[in-house]
Amino acid sequence: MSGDARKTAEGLSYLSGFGNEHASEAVPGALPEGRNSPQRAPLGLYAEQLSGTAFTEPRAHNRRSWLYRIRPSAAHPAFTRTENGAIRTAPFAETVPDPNRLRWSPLPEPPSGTDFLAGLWTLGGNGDAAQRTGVAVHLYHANSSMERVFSDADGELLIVPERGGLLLHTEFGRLHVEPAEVALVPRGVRFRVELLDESARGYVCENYGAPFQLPDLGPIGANGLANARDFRAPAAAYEDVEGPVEVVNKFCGNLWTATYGHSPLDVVAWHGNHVPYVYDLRRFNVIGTISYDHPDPSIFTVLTSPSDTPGLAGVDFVVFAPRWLVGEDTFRPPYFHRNVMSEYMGLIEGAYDAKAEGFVPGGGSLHNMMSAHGPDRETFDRASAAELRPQKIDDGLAFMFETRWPVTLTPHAAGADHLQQRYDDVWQGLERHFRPLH
Ligand SMILES: O=C(O)Cc1cc(O)ccc1O
Ligand SMILES: [Fe+2]
Repeated sequence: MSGDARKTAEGLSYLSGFGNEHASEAVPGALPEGRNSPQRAPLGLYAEQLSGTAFTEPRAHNRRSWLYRIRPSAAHPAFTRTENGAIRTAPFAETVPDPNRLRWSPLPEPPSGTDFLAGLWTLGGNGDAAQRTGVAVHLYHANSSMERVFSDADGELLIVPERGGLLLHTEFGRLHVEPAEVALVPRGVRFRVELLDESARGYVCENYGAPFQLPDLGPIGANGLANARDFRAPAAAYEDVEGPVEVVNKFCGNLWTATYGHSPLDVVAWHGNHVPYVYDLRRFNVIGTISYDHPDPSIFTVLTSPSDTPGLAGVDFVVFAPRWLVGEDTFRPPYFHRNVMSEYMGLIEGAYDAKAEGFVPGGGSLHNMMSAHGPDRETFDRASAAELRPQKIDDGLAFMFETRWPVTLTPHAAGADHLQQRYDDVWQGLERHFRPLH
């Protein structure tokens, strides 16, 4: 089964570039030429626009796509409420915001038959989905492919696999994503997740705010960090399936279901810039000091969701990728700090240079607004004494969702058995070394 799926994944083709005005047709002649909405769309298809930003937003931020499909999306029965499972949505008000440093071990094994949607488990978040501000942090652990189709009206989904390959069947075509890659499904785009391995685990940033974009590069220049050409959108591919298909829609925090008489992944051609994509984090062009001091981690930003205040992100997606450390007379791991932003960190593989142990792949930590954190005692002692030769960090891949507002936990995250009880201890025993000169 997984062998067949892997073969399928290999045959995929992609369109490269971030934010491009892409165009793709699975059947020649399916895309109309010279206009979006001809009197009769080619090949008997229905034309439909899907917007990701208001029609009137500045051109540089405007996102929309035109889809040419077998049936219009409007042809569906009424949605009715269904179970939300462990998915929660902002505003998060079920627990009191917690100033403590918190760390979780990986999610426990789910019951067999758990698909990606049933395996989603919300850790917490901020803002308000109905106001289109803030984020939710989710984890997932699944062991079954989705038969149903899902779409999220509340936000875009940045999927960060930690274990197990995924084949995302989307309205725009198919995307293959493996650990060390990330996939983004825009707001409202329907998709289902096929597992390429026995089980799959990872993280999801649900961004209610402005769509993720590449950060400005300022004095870095015209190239660097995540290069636009390394983002890949799917080539058009469609399902021509008549028969009952369950479609689940997340809307203002609740899941709603309807049984369609056909697959809604029936888009034969499309064009536009509101598209799903994948990005390989190993392509990230890491920039850091070549003289002294540890730069702020904003230098590792892959994608940013801007807010209405310049430079203040609703959320940044940041990656700590393999890199050389060469700083002279420098404490090289992350420094001690208290940050106005709130930091959720996860680990995709290996280890992270600020933590000697306890921060493991599939686990995560939350350092909320102004909480004091940084290297654990063992890391501090080691880095303070290390001989400062050029050193390659190539044993891990960590990431951070860094957000402008504190993250409030769901009750199940605050009370989880896999919440580590003695995380504070990693900073115990940091001895006083102060010796006044006289
Ligand atoms: O480990 C962290 O806390 C993330 C982080 C990394 C870094 O290099 C500098 C600041 C920071 O918050
Ligand atoms: Fe931090």
